[in-house]
Amino acid sequence: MKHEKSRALFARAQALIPGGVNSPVRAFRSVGGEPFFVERADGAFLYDVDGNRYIDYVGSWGPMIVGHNHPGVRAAVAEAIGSGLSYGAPCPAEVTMAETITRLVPSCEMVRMVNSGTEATLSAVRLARGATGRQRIVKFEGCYHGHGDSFLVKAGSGMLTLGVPTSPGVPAGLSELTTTISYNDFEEATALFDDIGGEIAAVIIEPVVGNANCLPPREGYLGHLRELCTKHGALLIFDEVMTGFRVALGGAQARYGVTPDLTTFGKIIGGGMPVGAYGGRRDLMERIAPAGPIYQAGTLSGNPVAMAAGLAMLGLIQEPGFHDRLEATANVLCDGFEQAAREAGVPLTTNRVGAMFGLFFTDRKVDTYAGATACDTGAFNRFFHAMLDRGVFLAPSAYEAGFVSSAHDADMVEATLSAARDAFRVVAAG
Ligand SMILES: Cc1ncc(COP(=O)(O)O)c(C=O)c1O
Ligand SMILES: NCC(=O)CCC(=O)O
Repeated sequence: MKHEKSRALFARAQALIPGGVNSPVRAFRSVGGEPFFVERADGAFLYDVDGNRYIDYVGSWGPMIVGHNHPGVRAAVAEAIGSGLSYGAPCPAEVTMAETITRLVPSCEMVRMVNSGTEATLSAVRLARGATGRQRIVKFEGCYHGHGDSFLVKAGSGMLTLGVPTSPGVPAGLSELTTTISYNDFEEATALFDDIGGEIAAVIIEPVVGNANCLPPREGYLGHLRELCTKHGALLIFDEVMTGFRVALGGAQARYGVTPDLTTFGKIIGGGMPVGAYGGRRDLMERIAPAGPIYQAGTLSGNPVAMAAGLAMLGLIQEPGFHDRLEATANVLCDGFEQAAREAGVPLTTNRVGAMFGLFFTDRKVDTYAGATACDTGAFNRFFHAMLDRGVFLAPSAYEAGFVSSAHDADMVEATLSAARDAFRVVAAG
């Protein structure tokens, strides 16, 4: 593979953009090497500026659940841009979007559109604080909820990758209001609530953690948090930026049958355009301005082009059997990874939840942050590069979930596994 053009672009980028990237996880810092620059994307493939093609399991970090450049989404965007790009006044597609989200996720009785997952989570927490009159929030070690100040405490994703789980620049007075506990630990949650339950405005959780690899909830864990929150008057916020519309049409709350008070969504509902949303109980959402006093706003929120893209995508994923097919793809892929690793003598276990998956270089089952961070990241990094060299793009960090889309067909999965058989031998060779 040639990489000259990407290298030249990265050199130019590094001179002017911090780290050469507009979001840290793109920089390959933890796996080493340099990122490729994308010229175009189509279906399950990314094509870089040097003419290399990659089967893509990042999917723009989530939104590309129907594959890149889907003709249905593209047509909706093309039609929308013919009518202008932004109005600063309400448009019909915003209403259709609200109707669609509230129908697919019934716990969201009302919804507000924003422009990113970060905006969604920080707005939801402001609402929780405003509604409860309490200040403390509880999050889980290794969960990432965007880069709002309150969340940059023992966070996952790029924070975990770069080994800076708590960011400088967050006022101590604010980070002290964020309490972090261990995901999937029933007793720790109970003990915390017994101790300070009356101070807690909200518990925010990735119901399936996707920012510390891929960690499914233990049986009954989300229900346990639901009970604790209800008992102590705290709100339960599911951050479904990653799991929403992915682990089931109705998200993790549908898959696990647990109803949060508020839910945050992100990129996936924009079909690739910058979008987020938060929604929940009507009595809570009616406290948001201008219906109520808690302020939250956005010049570009409900953007007509983004709404068109998102509605087209949400239409496609409602096809009967859509999520079952994705889950089947993820299963074939992960079974294949495990078998290829076994044949090469490399310890590997996988987690899959619907269209999300995680690879763990260990022979133990992993469903905790401690378990995820105890895996062999050196082995992952070698595997990542061996796969990239063979035209397969996995997230460039051992701590990010992978995604399959409806564009990943059986041939692409087999091509991926063929690459993996070689790549595990590279890992085994050390
Ligand atoms: C679970 C979760 N919440 C929030 C975010 C933040 O979203 P954004 O990057 O769109 O701000 C992300 C990922 O980025 C995420 O994975
Ligand atoms: N799992 C991490 C993300 O989805 C975030 C992507 C980014 O920050 O660029």
